[in-house]
Amino acid sequence: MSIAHIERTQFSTERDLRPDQKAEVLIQALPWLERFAGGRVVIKYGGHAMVDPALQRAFAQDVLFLHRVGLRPVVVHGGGPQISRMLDRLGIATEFRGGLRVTTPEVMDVVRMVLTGQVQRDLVGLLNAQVAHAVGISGEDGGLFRARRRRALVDGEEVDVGMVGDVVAVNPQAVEDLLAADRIPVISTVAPDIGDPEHVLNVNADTAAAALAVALGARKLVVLTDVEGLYSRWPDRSSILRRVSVSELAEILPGLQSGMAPKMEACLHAVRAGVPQAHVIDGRLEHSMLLEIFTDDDMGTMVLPDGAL
Ligand SMILES: Nc1ncnc2c1ncn2[C@@H]1O[C@H](COP(=O)(O)OP(=O)(O)O)[C@@H](O)[C@H]1O
Ligand SMILES: CC(=O)N[C@@H](CCC(=O)OP(=O)(O)O)C(=O)O
Repeated sequence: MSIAHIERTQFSTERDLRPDQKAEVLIQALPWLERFAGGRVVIKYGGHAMVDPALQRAFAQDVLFLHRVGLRPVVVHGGGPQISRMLDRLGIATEFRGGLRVTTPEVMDVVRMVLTGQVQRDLVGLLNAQVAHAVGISGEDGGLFRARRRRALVDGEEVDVGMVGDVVAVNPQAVEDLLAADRIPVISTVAPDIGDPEHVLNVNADTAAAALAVALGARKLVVLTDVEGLYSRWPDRSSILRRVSVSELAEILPGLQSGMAPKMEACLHAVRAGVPQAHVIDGRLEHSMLLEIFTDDDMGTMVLPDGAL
């Protein structure tokens, strides 16, 4: 039995709550609804949290719920596993170095096709199944992102990973326009190369989400992934960190491996640049985003400015 299944089963027992418990859940949500009313929340929806259809539907419900109760959700999606699957089908070898995909021009064509043409289309379709508020755009549209080529850090050494970039400029006007029209923007993280705008770069979705959260003045950055949160002694499950300050995180960061490194780097950047809080939460748990935003429960790992713990 998968973890997702176990957690879903546990969660479904919550439907048997007594009436007073149901009322308690609603009452607990009220101060959070008031606090975040009108606030922008940038949600990074990661490839590994996207693979189960039931979880995808729960995610779509959560985003629509946020929108319906007056928050302004902006979804930035990944798609790493989906890109790898397509490369596999096409017989193109792929590897990651320092958490980043080595991106040749051939791989870049597939990244762009899968992220903007497949993952984003599926997500927009899911969000629009009931009420059509969602609109998909890519980092290439309306000058949203511009990126600069970067290298990866492997064992303290910088290595070339090809057409991979970091977002260095954000023009959020296209997203602002959608928000002003009461839309739910859904963004794929391909970005023109600032040094050579005819070419696009492959940008890690965590870092792009953080850059966008800063540019939009978001109240929160929420990163969904496939673990409960950040573990200080990965993979020791008892070492989950519930709250961490930016200074503490900056100390831990150099020791982090693989996918968690860009995620925590993104949270650190966002909070340092003024986003009041950033969260890494478990996308395998249905409705983890609603629970994080509207209940007093500690979900995942929360990154806060120094002095706010
Ligand atoms: N310290 C850590 N705490 C939690 N997860 C970690 C840690 N170090 C490495 N990981 C790995 O990072 C993975 C999440 O990154 P990634 O697979 O890129 O996620 P996503 O597809 O959601 O972006 C986890 O599944 C886990 O295997
Ligand atoms: C440079 C780099 O590694 N880019 C990622 C972009 C997609 C992404 O970030 O997807 P997840 O959020 O699902 O991991 C990639 O090619 O897989």
